[in-house]
Amino acid sequence: MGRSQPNIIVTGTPGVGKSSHCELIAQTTGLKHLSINQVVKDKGCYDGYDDELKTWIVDDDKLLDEIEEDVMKGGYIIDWHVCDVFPKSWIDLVVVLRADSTILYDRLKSRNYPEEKLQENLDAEIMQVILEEALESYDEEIVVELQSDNTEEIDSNVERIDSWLKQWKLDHPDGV
Ligand SMILES: Nc1ncnc2c1ncn2[C@@H]1O[C@H](COP(=O)(O)OP(=O)(O)OP(=O)(O)O)[C@@H](O)[C@H]1O
Repeated sequence: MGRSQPNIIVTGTPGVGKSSHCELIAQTTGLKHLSINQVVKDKGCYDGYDDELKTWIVDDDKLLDEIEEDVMKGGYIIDWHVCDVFPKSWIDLVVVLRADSTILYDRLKSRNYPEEKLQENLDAEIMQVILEEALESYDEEIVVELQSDNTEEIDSNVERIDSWLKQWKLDHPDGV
């Protein structure tokens, strides 16, 4: 079965603004926001809970089984801090959001993250772990790095993604 609409991953370190972007992208484009954290919780796609890091230990196979039928139809914005588990054939664009480390620190601090988790996430952002994962997992041409330090950047990023989507539709009148 082909897709008449593309699938987009919006990824990045926790707190970079994935949900904020996805909500606005969904409103602007009509694509559907798929919050993977929500799916994991609602459908029980986990092996347990890491008490120290206060996070679910996700069962990737179960997660992929759960979303495959929908995502294969196209038109999804996949919102998750992990990007390297989705098959290449599902994905048309990977947006890696980035944030300045002092700004990210303040965002995570205001969420009352435990110090260890906060530091781990800040290190990951500084070391651009998720960008590297995206570049290792998908063709370089479909990976886009966008800055998310302020609300003006959210607006311009969403505009850019909307333009990309319009072009994708022109380039693929019969889908993929
Ligand atoms: N570009 C931005 N400008 C201003 N505030 C932002 C921006 N991006 C995120 N924020 C704020 O930072 C907080 C975290 O944003 P958001 O929940 O969208 O991040 P996230 O990447 O989805 O996080 P998580 O991976 O933990 O779900 C929110 O309070 C949001 O309003």
